[in-house]
Amino acid sequence: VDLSTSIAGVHLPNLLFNASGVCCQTTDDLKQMQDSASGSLITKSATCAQREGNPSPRYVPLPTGSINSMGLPNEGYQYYLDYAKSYDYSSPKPLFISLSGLSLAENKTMCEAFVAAKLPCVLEINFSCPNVPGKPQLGYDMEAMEAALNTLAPILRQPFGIKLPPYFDIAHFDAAAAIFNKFDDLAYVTCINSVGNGLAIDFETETALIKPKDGFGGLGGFMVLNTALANVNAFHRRLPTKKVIGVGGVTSGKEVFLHVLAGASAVQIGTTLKEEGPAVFARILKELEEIMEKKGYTSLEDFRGKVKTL
Ligand SMILES: C=Cc1c(C(=O)O)[nH]c(=O)[nH]c1=O
Repeated sequence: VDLSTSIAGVHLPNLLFNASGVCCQTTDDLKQMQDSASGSLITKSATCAQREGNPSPRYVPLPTGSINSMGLPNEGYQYYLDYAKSYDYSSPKPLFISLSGLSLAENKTMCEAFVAAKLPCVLEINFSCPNVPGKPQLGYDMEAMEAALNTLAPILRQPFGIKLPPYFDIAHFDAAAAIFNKFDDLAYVTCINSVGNGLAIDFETETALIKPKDGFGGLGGFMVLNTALANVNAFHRRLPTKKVIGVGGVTSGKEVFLHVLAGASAVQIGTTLKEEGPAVFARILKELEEIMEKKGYTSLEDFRGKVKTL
């Protein structure tokens, strides 16, 4: 079976890679991704300056997923620019770079620096970090999101992507898609980032599980699968000239299959990668192949976006 795919002008030998934030902050993390069976890799969202992030505990696995309030810890964008400059682009795995400036000015600075370097990596702007105290998510402010795209698209002038928060209202899918369809270079959207500001509480100690923000943090893992599938399918239906990367709730080949059925061109793994390690890619690729063989599919195109309705 053929599990390859293409997005933003790059070819992925298979559709799986890491969710930004997991196994991708340092060059050691990224080497693990390079050595894994993934089809690609994306870096931890970068800010202009290096950041320690929030106090720990700031990530906790839960029975049905995870909660995190990392607070955008990263090595600063020059670190990832250096990595992108030294990346071996003859590798079968294309490189994606995630940028999450704390302001439009920061995103502008980082985009200008990457564009000036003229590298074949794909740039993705994160509009959806839920864990920086005092910073609302750009993805929930339609005017600010359009203004950001009006500033950044003319700088990028190459296929790029954006990382979106989950939306929960059809009117928001409609409004967001209307904005995205104005930008031809916006090649794809990645849905979803964590479900913002959940609260995990320990029953015995009656205490929040993570330290930052009174225990409020982004939810991920199996519990967000159905919200992720809805966002993938909503934007697949509304963005006919763009692609969707699906992320959220993948624990096995079955959820990857569902993401592709919903319309995903590639699928990322976050919580399950964090808990299982990079061996997860080989396991899940094998599970997906078995599912496709059982169902009689030989390529992702055979079923991408073909979820039926009643
Ligand atoms: C970039 C910051 C993010 C973070 C974080 O660093 O806290 N956690 C998420 O679940 N999603 C993000 O986008």
